[in-house]
Amino acid sequence: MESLLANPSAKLSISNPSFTSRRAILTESLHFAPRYFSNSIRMTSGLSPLRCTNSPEDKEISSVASAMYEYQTDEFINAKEVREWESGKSINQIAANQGITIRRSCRPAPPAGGGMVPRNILEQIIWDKEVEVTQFKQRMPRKNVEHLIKDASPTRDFIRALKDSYLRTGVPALIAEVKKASPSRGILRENFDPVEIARTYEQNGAACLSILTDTKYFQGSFENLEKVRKAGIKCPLLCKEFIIDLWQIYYARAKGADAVLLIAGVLPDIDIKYMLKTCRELGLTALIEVYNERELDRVLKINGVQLIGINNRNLENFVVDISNTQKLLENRIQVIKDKDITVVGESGLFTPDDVKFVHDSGVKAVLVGESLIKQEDPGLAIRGLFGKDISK
Ligand SMILES: O=P(O)(O)OC[C@@H](O)[C@@H](O)c1c[nH]c2ccccc12
Repeated sequence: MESLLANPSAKLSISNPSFTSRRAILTESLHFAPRYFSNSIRMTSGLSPLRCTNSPEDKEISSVASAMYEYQTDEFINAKEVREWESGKSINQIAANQGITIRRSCRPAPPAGGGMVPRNILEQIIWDKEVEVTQFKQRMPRKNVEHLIKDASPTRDFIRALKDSYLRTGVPALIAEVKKASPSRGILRENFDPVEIARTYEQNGAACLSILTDTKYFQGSFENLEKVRKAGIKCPLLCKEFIIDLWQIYYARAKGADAVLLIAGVLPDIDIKYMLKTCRELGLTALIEVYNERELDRVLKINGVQLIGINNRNLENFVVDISNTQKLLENRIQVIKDKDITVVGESGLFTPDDVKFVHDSGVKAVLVGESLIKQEDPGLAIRGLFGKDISK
C-alpha cells in the first residue's frame, strides 16, 4: 500500500480484479487516497466515509465510491488533483487555487475554526443552499429520487433546440427566464403564473425556458418547474438552481428538467467533471456558467463541455456589463468553434442592439429574464427584444 500512497496515479489506472464488491472498492479507495475520497465523498454525498457498516447510509457511500472508481478509468481523476487532495488541502483551498472566491461553510456542521461570515451575496446564497440541501436530502434520500426518475419521461435535447432556433431565425436562440424576483432587483412581477408565462414565451418563439427553483432569493420552486413540465410545454427546460451537490441534479431530473446550471465560480473543476458525468447518465444538458476569463479557460479545458453561458452580471456585487461577453469571447472564438461549444450570452439584455452586440461577439443563444418578465405580456415582449417576430 505504501507505494500506492506514493504514487496514486499508478494505482488509478489499474483495474484490480480483486475488487469484487463496492465495499471492497470503498475500503481500497480510502486506503490509497484517503483524503481525496473522504473529501469527495463527503462533498458529493454529505456522508462520512469513516464509518462503514451495512446501513443504507453506508451503502450509499459505497455506491458513490464505486462510481468514483469508474471515473478513475475515465481519467476523471488526474494525478495532480489527487495529490492536491492528498496533501491535506481543504475543499476551500482547492477552490481558491482555481481562482474561486466563493467558500463553502460546510454547514450545517460548524466550520473548522468557526465564525465564518459571508463575503458577498453569492457566498450567502451558497451557504444557505448547503443547509437547504441537507434538509431536502434527509426528507428524500437519493434512492427515493432515483425511484421517481424511473417513472419520468425522457429528456428533450436542449442544445438541439437552441441550434435549430438559431438556424431558423438567424438571431440568437432565446432561453426565456421564468423568474419572479431576484436579490438584485426585488420583485420583478407581482402577478406571477409560471405556466401562463411559460406558455406565452413558447408561443412567441422562445427555444428553451429557464425556471428559477431557488425559493429564498428568487421566489422560485421545483413545483414551478414540475408544473411547467406537466402543462404540455414543449420547450426544453433549464433548472436554474445553485447546484452544489449531486442530489440536486437527480432532483432536477425528477422534477422535469432537461438541463441544469453549473456555476464555475462556485464549483471546482473536479465537481464540474463529476457533475457533467452525472448529467450525461441522466440525459441532462449542463449549462456551465462563467463570469471571467479564468473561469472560461478552466471550463474550456474540461472534456465534454458543450454549452457555456457567459454571465454579464457579477453575482458577487450585481454589476451588469454586457461587454463582458465580448471581452471573454474575443480570443477564444476559434477554440469554441473547434470544440463545437454553444455559447449563451446571459443577463442585462434589453434591446435589439444588446442582442446584436452579443451576437456579433459570438453567442448563438441568449438568456433573458428581467426585460421580458417585467412587461405586461412577457411573450409579446420578445418581439421588442429582437426587433422582430421570431416565432415563425
Ligand atoms: O434578468 P436578466 O438580467 O435578463 O438575467 C437573466 C439570467 O441571466 C440571470 O437570472 C442569471 C444568470 N445566472 C444566474 C445564476 C443564478 C440565478 C440567476 C442567474
